[in-house]
Amino acid sequence: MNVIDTAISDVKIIEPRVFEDDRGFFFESFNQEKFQLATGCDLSFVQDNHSRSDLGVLRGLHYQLPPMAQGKLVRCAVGAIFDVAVDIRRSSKTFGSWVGVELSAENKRQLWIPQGFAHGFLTLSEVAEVLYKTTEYWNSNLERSIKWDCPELGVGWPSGYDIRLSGKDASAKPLGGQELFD
Ligand SMILES: Cc1cn([C@H]2C[C@H](O)[C@@H](COP(=O)(O)OP(=O)(O)O[C@H]3O[C@H](C)C(=O)[C@H](O)[C@H]3O)O2)c(=O)[nH]c1=O
Repeated sequence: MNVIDTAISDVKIIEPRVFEDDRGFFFESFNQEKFQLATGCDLSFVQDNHSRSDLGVLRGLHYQLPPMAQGKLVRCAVGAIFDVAVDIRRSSKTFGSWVGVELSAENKRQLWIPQGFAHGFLTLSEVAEVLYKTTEYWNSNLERSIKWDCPELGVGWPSGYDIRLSGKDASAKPLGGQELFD
């Protein structure tokens, strides 16, 4: 497993060791001990999510407030996405900063997004299937959204896509005035 730092110190790119042979490939998509050693995070995951999106679908930017804030370990098993993590911890020196990484079935990269971040992704392929583990259960009462193209954040989403949003995401508000993290 290879861990790559990003512009935000707590957000990490993880590259699993892939074993290829004449049958295809094998890799450990998750190993608790290796994850903890690689990230220094002594935590466990309680939920696995799986979503399928068509080209141009953008899901996000979403987060859950404490006490149900979620850390997420994200990967793309079919197609490709541009995966984004936004630091919404007011006390962080990188508050308001974002990281964007292409995750794909091809590169098998994963993105570790700790609690205190908003998460979203843009679907870059005809179809993308995204699998991610969360450190807390879903709680709709504590779920919040930030507008995907919030001018205060200036996320550099790839251009040239016909963006498709859920009603919830289309009506999301910008960062200012939202309940965030201390
Ligand atoms: C998140 C979630 C949703 N649901 C139900 C609620 C809705 O009836 C349906 C679709 O939910 P939603 O439209 O919120 O799904 P996404 O837009 O993919 O939301 C997710 O997308 C971004 C990128 C995230 O990081 C979050 O995990 C999550 O907010 O699944 C559940 O039953 N359990 C869950 O954990």
